[in-house]
Amino acid sequence: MCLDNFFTSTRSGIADLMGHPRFEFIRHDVTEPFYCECDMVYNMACPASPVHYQWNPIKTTKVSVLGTINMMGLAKRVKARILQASTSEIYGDPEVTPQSEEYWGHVNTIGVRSCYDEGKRVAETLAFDYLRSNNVDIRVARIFNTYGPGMHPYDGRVVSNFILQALHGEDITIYGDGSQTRSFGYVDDTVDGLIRLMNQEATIGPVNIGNPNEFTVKELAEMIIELTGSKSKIVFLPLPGDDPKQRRPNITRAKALLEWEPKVQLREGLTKTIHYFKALDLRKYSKPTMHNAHHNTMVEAKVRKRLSYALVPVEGGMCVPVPWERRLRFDGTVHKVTGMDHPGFPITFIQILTNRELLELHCCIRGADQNEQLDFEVNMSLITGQTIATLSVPMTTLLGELKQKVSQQDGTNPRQLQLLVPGDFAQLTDEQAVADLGPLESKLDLILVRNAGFFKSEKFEGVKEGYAFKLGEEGLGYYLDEYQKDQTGPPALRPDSFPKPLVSGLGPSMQQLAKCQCL
Ligand SMILES: O=c1ccn([C@@H]2O[C@H](COP(=O)(O)OP(=O)(O)O[C@H]3OC[C@@H](O)[C@H](O)[C@H]3O)[C@@H](O)[C@H]2O)c(=O)[nH]1
Repeated sequence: MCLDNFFTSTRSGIADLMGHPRFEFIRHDVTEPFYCECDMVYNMACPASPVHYQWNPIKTTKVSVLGTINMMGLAKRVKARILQASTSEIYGDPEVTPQSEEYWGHVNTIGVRSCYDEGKRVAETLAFDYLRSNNVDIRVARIFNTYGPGMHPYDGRVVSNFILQALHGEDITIYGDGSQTRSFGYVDDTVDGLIRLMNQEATIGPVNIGNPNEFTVKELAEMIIELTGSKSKIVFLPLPGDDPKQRRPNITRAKALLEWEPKVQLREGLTKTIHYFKALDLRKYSKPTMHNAHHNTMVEAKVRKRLSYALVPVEGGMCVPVPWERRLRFDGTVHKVTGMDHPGFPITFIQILTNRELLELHCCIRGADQNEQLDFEVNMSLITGQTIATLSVPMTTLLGELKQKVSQQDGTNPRQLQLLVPGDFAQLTDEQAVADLGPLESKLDLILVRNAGFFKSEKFEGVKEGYAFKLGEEGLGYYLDEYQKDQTGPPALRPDSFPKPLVSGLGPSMQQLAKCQCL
């Protein structure tokens, strides 16, 4: 019997088991109680990738605390043996290496990773208290970084990130200088270790399940580039908050008591994983979260500002910010733009109906609660038909500027500030725009910004909605058509999967949009 709420997984992960007569799937969230008859429980529930577990940190803690209570309660009622999946993260940013089970760890209780680290520590505590108080037959495994076929392509952890980046020729994003270490365990070895722990009487744990061969993140990146034959280059981004500097398991206990040690070393495991990712149809997957969790630190907020995005001019007189590598996708005609606000909740939806497909920009504005100096960020999900691509588009300076202006003018709550007043961006000087766009792509972006209301064209290339072909101040080309500005096009559609807005109609009018240079 398999329970999952599919928060970070997909049905395809269990597709091959679905028809099996002894396999049963139940969609369930472990934070709710569950009743069934069973002999053994593997409680593996919890998002494990930092970007996923930091997405909704309170829920993450609930999964480890309430989920473990519910599963321990189940094991207690039916007298089942229960294996609790713990993690190397309970050692925090360890001061000793390798980490043996006797080490109590070095964990920040109030950091961005604490929801996972502390949640899993409490889960261990609960397991041992259920043993002491109710004689529940527990096993506790501390799993170190696991990877391998079956991973979600948008898992967000380092192995899948690097492999996908390498396969697509994108920059390999190393956080920090890449000198931090991890010890990567191949999925088959991890599963074997867990099953052995469950099916033996010598120890209840905790037992480290991991591969003691330690690699720096930079070494990992280089190995993946080599194995994929990729031309990707490595870029360095700042380290997310509380990122452990070293991690390596001491597996003496597992060797002695479970007769277990990993068989698949990194090179072999990566080769199999690359093969798996190559064969995957990425169109069937979307990001479970926006992967913006790493922005939670001030350092991170400043870093992301430097990520490149393109302001892609779309017909209708405006630009849509899209990540650099996706800039060619958005060349449709914009018929209608609506913005919607959730009062008291810093989320805004901007909906753009194009002549090709619906693009929905799901903008999440994160402000600084305690420190107003922290910049704002905008994260966007673009939904195009079935495909959901999630983007993280930092527009910190633009929004910072805007925030200042608006609060000076009418004292509006800066949290409500978003792309609804795009006209203000036009007031930025070119230099400011360039400063915000980063050094590399700035030239082209600047051209895009400048050209938002005009497309140079030597000859008439057909009717372009919203534009008139003429000789004007900028030369021959397509200029914004003053007479077509009021056309709003067909009503925007809203996918059912999106939360319903509480208030609508806050979006910019076509007149406003026509004036603006970028969204
Ligand atoms: O794109 C990336 C992603 C990650 N990294 C770095 O690579 C290292 C590993 O990061 P991951 O996100 O894969 O995972 P972490 O080791 O931080 O956390 C993991 O630890 C063990 C498990 O229990 C969990 O799966 C998870 O919390 C970190 O130093 C991280 O900063 C990059 O350099 N680039």
